[in-house]
Amino acid sequence: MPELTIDRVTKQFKNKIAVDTVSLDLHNGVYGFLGANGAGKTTLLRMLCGVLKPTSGEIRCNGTEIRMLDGEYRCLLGYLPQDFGYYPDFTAKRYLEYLAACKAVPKYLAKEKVQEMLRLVGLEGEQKQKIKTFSGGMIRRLGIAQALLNDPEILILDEPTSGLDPKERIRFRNIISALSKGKIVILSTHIVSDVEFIADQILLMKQGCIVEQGNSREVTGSVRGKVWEYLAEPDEADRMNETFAVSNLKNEGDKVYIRIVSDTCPCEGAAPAEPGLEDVYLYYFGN
Ligand SMILES: Nc1ncnc2c1ncn2[C@@H]1O[C@H](COP(=O)(O)OP(=O)(O)OP(=O)(O)O)[C@@H](O)[C@H]1O
Repeated sequence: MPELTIDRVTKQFKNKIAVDTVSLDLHNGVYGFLGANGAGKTTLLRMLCGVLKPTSGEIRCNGTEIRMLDGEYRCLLGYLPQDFGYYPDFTAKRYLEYLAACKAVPKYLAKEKVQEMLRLVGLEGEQKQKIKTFSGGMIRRLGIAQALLNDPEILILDEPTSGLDPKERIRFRNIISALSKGKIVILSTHIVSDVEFIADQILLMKQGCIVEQGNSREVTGSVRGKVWEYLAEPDEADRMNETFAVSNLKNEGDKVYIRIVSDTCPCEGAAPAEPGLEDVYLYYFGN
């Protein structure tokens, strides 16, 4: 079972610090990096894959720096980048067989492995279709299949659900849950529900730093006492919406139910509410 250590890793592009002194130990399980655009998630994931070199700090796999392990580390790794390359005129089957050869999957295993992956991501029936006829969701599933061809023990998925509809998103979550046993799965997203149900550890990333981490309950607990509910008059609700971070607003009869994330009680009559991960997101990334 691999162990990944991120040891005070920083990445600087000219005068922009994209990842700022991040340290983490990753074992077996699903790690969900949640953050707004530009938080540094992709940069960190690219360093974990070894395609980008840290400006300072080290990433180690079982105690050895990943650059020293080189090919040995790549054999452990499956990677789905944000935009993965494919040949639109290939069929799904041919594309996966081609990639299996690129990843040096032994020939006698490759055909069977490709069929196993097609089954896993629910594309068995479409394997003879050209990829250019696929929907966005089917293409993302094909991307997951290619990342898994070499039985990776470390699976890195960069925004794997971008562009998926809710049904495809649920399907994706189920695939990840099914295959996560005995692996380190690292995924990045800015969609709360992607990590809420499947990540064992949620890591909130902001301006290159991990600002909060823990399981869903622990991360949600970090904003306990900072979420408020209030039934407001419509014009009062408009004013509050401009002043506070509002995570929900809905009409209830002639009043407006308003849910606010704030360090202090926003107004007389507001009652503390049980926080959810959406509230956490708004608390850290609302601005
Ligand atoms: N090659 C690069 N050269 C210069 N700046 C870069 C480069 N790559 C990333 N950055 C900057 O580093 C910061 C972090 O970017 P990164 O793509 O890692 O964030 P992200 O959290 O993955 O966001 P997104 O969800 O939009 O991909 C951003 O400000 C980005 O503009």
